[in-house]
Amino acid sequence: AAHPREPAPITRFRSYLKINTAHPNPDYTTAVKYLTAIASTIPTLRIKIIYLTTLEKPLLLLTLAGSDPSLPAVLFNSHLDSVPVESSKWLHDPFGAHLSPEDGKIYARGAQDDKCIGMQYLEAIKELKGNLDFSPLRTVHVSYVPDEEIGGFDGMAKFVESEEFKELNIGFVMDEGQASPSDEFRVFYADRTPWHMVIKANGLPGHGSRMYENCAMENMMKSIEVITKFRDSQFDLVKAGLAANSEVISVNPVFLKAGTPSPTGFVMNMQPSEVEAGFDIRLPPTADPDLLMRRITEEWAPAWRNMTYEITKKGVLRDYLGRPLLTPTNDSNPWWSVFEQAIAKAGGKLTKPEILASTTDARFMRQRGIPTLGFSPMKNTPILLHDHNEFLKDSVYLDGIKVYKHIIKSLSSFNGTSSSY
Ligand code: MET
Ligand SMILES: [Zn+2]
Ligand SMILES: [Zn+2]
Repeated sequence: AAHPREPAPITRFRSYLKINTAHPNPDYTTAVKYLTAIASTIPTLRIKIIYLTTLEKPLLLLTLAGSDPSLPAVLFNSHLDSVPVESSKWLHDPFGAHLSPEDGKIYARGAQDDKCIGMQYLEAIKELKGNLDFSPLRTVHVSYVPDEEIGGFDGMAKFVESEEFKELNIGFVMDEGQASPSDEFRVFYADRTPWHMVIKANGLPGHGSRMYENCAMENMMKSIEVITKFRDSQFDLVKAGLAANSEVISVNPVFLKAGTPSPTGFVMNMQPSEVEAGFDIRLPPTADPDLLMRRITEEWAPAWRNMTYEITKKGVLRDYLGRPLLTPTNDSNPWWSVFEQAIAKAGGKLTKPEILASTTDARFMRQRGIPTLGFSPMKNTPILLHDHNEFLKDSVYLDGIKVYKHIIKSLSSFNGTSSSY
């Protein structure tokens, strides 16, 4: 049961966190039901559930109509799903939303990524409608989308292609950002683009005692050496302070697969004829994709070394006009100034706008030329997305609601022109 003095927004946040929407079996239905129940307590808020694929993957769209529907609308987006957990490595049940009484930390998968913002949008609108009889000039939409963590293909990617989305006439989007360990908020104007690369080495099988050329492991080890050298070259730029983490190409091994299993582990005296390795690659918006492809075909997985590769490109680098996927954070983008001023009004400070090291659904909006900022109001908070013991402090969460009240008010009452950037 809730502590008698636990603020209602904290109880509601914890309830949302207790709904297990982690892959591979996210319970979207319960999450959408829960959000809908809260939304239905807010006067005039329209509720729509959109099925882009199956009934198991709903998208929830909440709408607060503006007084001038001819003006482009503002969209606040978050995703319903989370990445999986290794429960045994957590201090508390990742779906228990444990609230630590001594420091106010709420432990849960999704506490930072990104159920916090989803509920904060809703709480901010609830408070604006409740106390101030708020009526925005521009229409405000809030979306809760499925499948962000697995690429967004049955989620935001489909949504932005739909007639429904086009009819919303979205002029500006706020999506998730990342926690800030300092006392200043972080804001993101671009994401990196993910490529999933699996390389495969083939070679001659043989007795575990033999030394011979062209075994699969040897071919793979050579590739790993070359890839490691490239990885070091990028990492060195970061270590030397010449580039941020998110400004270089990262290539990190995520799985290795080889060998013949036996009841006690692996057969030890056989050299395998096939080896596979998977890599998470992230390209900043300025990267040259052709150059990287050349590296892969000529050095990382060359056919002459009996290597093959498969690359799944989970995003593009250019928008529909051929521009890099960046949202300007200067006077050329009037939404930027409105956002900046809203943060100042909320008493907050911003660090220099950054590229996000990871990837969000924002790329699908930027691809369509819609200016989109990544922002999650979590300052003085360690970055714990996808990590064990993900938590958010109750005080930080509540402060974030206040910040969004300013942002929603400012953006929805912006009466300037915003046709393009
Ligand atoms: C593969 S699409 C992005 C999924 C997730 N948000 C990530 O950055 O890893
Ligand atoms: Zn994530
Ligand atoms: Zn996320």
